[in-house]
Amino acid sequence: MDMLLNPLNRWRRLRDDIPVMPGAFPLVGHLPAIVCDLPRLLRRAERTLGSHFWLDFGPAGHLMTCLDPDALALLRHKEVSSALIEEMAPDILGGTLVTLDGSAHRQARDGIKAAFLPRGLTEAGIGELFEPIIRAQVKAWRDRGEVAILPDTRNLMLKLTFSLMGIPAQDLSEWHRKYRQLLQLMVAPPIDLPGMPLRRGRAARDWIDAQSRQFIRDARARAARTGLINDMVSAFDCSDGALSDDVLVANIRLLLLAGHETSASTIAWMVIELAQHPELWDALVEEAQRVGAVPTGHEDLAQCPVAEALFRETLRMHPASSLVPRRAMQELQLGQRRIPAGTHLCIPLLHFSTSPLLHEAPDQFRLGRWLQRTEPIRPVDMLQFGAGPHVCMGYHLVWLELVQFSIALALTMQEAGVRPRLMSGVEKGRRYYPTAHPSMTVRIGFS
Ligand code: HEM
Repeated sequence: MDMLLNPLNRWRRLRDDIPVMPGAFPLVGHLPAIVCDLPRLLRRAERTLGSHFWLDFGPAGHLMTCLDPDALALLRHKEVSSALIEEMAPDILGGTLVTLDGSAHRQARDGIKAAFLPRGLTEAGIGELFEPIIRAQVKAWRDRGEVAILPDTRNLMLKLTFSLMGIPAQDLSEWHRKYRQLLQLMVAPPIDLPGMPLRRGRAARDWIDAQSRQFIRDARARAARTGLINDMVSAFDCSDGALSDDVLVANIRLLLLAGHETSASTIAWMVIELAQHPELWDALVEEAQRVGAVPTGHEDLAQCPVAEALFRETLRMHPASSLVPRRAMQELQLGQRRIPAGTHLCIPLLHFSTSPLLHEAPDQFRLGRWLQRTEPIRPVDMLQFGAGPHVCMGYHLVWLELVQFSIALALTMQEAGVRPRLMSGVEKGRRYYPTAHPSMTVRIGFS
């Protein structure tokens, strides 16, 4: 087999009458193919097994994966639970709102969501806060002339996220260190010994949580700290029902995590696409010159339709969250199948985002599909952010930062008479799970 599948495991089996994809390895199941080659794995499974099949996620067990567009309705289904996410990543996502259901979820989300709506972002001056950081980063790229794009966009996103949180400048290097250790929890083997990633990652999580508790105390004491945490704490304290500070602490951790890798990957893909499509770069430069400055408020975004189309089309072609796990609480009808209660489900956003059933010529990077549309954006047009009660809270923030980034990039490079150019291949080294991203080694030149 040419994919990362186990050649010794070729037999077709059924679980609950649904075929299991052959090729799983002991312990890690299909994870090597899911991480490195998800689109081909899904296509092969669809061709050989049909629209419903089991994939083996190694330690997380088997998830029934459904390629029928009916699967998208699961995101809004009352009898479908997100608690499986906590079981799959207990150390990193435990207690966060992405793992909660029903009223517990609503209460936690209601307590903090206002800060992430356009009004909350505008009142907190997030656009003004981000603009100089983004400008400095793209100027540094222009001066360096060539960059490994993903490591640099990850750095940029970390700077933006920490500034959003109002983390004081003198603490940034310690936060960077702890944050990197926290991320290791995503891939840490389950060995809890001194010096191992699991032990270090848990210690980093406890450190970050302790800092967040201090932030919350400071915000309540009206200490002179700015940032979204202050706004979240006030909104949280005003919300109905008494939630413990543990909920707030866990969700500050979630916010640090949720926006970092996803946005960094999207910005990296955006630059790669611009480097591959000179005509798109020209259209973006024309728009940037017309608006003349990096927008800072949501009301300014309407003046940047090319940058907005670039944001939407990049996410459509390269959705950073490729798969969403859920659990069926009751027996469900899914496409042509009955799914027993308790089934672990995988909703492959990546598949739908690039499906010919939902998009014309889905493999082509076309800004026209957004620029020429006359109807408003529908939930299916932004399915890369999920849907239903758990739809991404960072949507308006990402929209703002990606438009700011693309206009800043176009203005800065145009002033210097340079444009992005792809200096290496892009197919090798892409990853699709847990977050999808281009290879760490893709290089972009500015000349
Ligand atoms: C391109 C960037 C992003 C993508 C593709 C993305 C994608 C997603 C998706 C697919 C979900 C739904 C998960 C589920 O249903 O289980 C989600 C949830 C969430 N996202 Fe994002 N996200 C992005 C950026 C951000 C940012 C910047 C933030 C905030 C700083 C953020 C905060 C959240 C939160 C808090 C949730 C959980 C919402 C809930 O459970 O109610 N995301 N995101």
